[in-house]
Amino acid sequence: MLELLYLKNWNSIDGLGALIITPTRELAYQIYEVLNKVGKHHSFSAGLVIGGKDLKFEWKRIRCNILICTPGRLLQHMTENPDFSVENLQMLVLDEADLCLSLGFEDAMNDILGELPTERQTLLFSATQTRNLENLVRAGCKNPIFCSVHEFSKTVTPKTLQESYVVYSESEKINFLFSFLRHHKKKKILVFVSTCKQVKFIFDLFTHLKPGLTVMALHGNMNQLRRMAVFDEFCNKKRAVLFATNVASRGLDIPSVDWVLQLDCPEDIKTYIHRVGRTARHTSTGEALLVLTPSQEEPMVNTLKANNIPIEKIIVNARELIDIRAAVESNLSKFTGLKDEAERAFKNYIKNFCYNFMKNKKVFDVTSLDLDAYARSLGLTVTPKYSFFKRFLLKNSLKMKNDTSATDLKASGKRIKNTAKTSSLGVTEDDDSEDEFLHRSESQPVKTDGNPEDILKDYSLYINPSKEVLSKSYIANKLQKKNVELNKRVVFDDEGNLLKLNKNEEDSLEGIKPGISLVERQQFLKAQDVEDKKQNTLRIKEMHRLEKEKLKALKQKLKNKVDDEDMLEERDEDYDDDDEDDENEDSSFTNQIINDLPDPDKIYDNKSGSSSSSDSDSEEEEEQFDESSIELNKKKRKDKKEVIEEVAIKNKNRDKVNEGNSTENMEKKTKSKQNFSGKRKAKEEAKAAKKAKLSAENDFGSISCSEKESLALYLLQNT
Ligand SMILES: Nc1ncnc2c1ncn2[C@@H]1O[C@H](COP(=O)(O)OP(=O)(O)OP(=O)(O)O)[C@@H](O)[C@H]1O
Repeated sequence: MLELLYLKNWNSIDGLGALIITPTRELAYQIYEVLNKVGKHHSFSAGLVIGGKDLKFEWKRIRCNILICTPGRLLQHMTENPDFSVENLQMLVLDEADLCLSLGFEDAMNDILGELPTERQTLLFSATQTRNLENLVRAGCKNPIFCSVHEFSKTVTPKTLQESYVVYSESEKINFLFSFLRHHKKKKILVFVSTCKQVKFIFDLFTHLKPGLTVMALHGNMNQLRRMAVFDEFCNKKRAVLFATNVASRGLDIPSVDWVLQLDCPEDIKTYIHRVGRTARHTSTGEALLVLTPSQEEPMVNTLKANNIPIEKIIVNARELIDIRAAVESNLSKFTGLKDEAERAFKNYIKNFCYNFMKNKKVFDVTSLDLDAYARSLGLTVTPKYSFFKRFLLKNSLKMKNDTSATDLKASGKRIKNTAKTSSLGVTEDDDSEDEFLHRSESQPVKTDGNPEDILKDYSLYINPSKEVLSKSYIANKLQKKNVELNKRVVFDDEGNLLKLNKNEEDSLEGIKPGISLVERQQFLKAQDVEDKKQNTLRIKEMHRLEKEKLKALKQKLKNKVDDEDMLEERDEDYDDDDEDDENEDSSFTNQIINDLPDPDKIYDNKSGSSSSSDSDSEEEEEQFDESSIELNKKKRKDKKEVIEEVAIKNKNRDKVNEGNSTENMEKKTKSKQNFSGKRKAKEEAKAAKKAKLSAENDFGSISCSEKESLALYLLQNT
């Protein structure tokens, strides 16, 4: 391209001479960067026009000799920018041409190609370029020449690339990914998944789980500046993992990628070739690992082999697999938003699976999906409701296998057990940890780098093939057998190199006793048991003592009340005697009134109509004399005294008024004296009946009230 323009003496006045179109922004950006390096001694101007950048900024600067762009943004300038002209175009370059001319870009590319001058040179580049005539005609090729660097090679992919695959169900993939990263901490790894949402979720999750190397993400929904920054950062990293969608699968030239891991099966062979092409570039070596589900294994491997792609099954040491489901669940509950991301990742994976099913029903067998198990593996305790999937099944008259999950798990469990016994194929690496993960068949001591709590936590993540519940003592025993050195702090730098602790940091760990002693722990628990029993005995004794004291106090209280009652009875009698003594005094009128008062008991009896029963049972009920009857008696006496006092005051006043009527008073006195004996008798009888009745009726609180009422009525009538 540079040569062509140079030979034609192209300069700034000639305008746009060459147009390079790429399907992704990253690729356009990379080409622009390379062009700046390669063409730095030329005077041609070059421009980069990609989506996600400032349109107005591009508007003014689009008048250049070489333009690198993505289809969408180029079409936007073609239609909106009057300054943009393609009249003099000499060369059109379509990088990843098969993709540019595919369905996804069909409309935009048709419009662009329709605007370009027909007299031009057209170059189409792709690792998977077909000789599809229709596409070549669309691109404006006349008498096309096909050039291929691998035309005579036996395999489609580079010889320096080692390709292998593993088989895991959807629900086991996340465990496998984490385990893989933990065993390849010193490598540069590119992980491909199907959708942006999956990239986002796995990136956020693994940022919390910390697999031991720098975690990065690249997908189409990211801000463009961030996309470029991530791409640059990953290019410059020696050890890191980049989770990406197919946006990073084509054309990108990332230096020294060690592994390309395809966590989700690619939709077609083309995608597979482009993805694995990110490693083993030019003369360097690289490895590619494909994760297939049990239902995908046979059809996908057959297809790959039919397309001259040499791929072998790799066997993973089951003992080295880490079960992170508990950790994923806890992170989902801890971090808000992560659960939503998991749900979105789940839905998008299913949707994408269905989409791929339409293209390749054998590899993407929708009925083999175990949605529940997959949801659990993403940390979702409840499988998200997804009406799209139901509709899809209905529309395609498909039925899910009911027992897929159980059979899958059993099958994978068996596979893990079997594979652990047999030796593995494949990867030859200097890294011990990788060998253990992919090759190891003998048990090795577990390497740890944290405190005992973390180690226990970490160890609990390991898959227990028998699916038994791991007790703490079981784990402790295991750790002891494996000679794990506890409480030894190990620190690594960003590159994974071991750092030496300074003295202060080492001192901070001095007080901690290393190791787990089960004997000591048992002794401690026994001592705790004895102490607990002692405490319990003391507690029961104290409880009994308090109960006794309470009972005693209650009895004493009852006794005191009975005594008080006796005293009051005596006082009543004294009071009556006093009445007798006062006969000679002026208060005789008071006594007369009292004696003339209606008997409240009679009134009460009349009202209640229960006198007969109370009389008959009086003796028995007297024995059951209780607190409430004492209280009632007290109240009654108090009321009576108050009334008497009132009456006495009134009488005194009346006496003063009636001083002159002394004769009449004297007569009354005499009369009262005569009646006294008889009345007293009657009074005593009434008192006894009243007492019996009160005892019998101690449940009724209306006695004193009725008594009061009658007394008050009487007083009102007499005053
Ligand atoms: N002749 C060469 N001498 C040295 N290095 C080269 C040469 N040709 C290519 N390379 C290097 O090989 C790598 C791959 O080159 P390039 O990106 O052009 O391949 P590609 O076929 O376009 O790849 P893709 O199919 O991914 O787009 C680059 O890092 C490039 O620098």
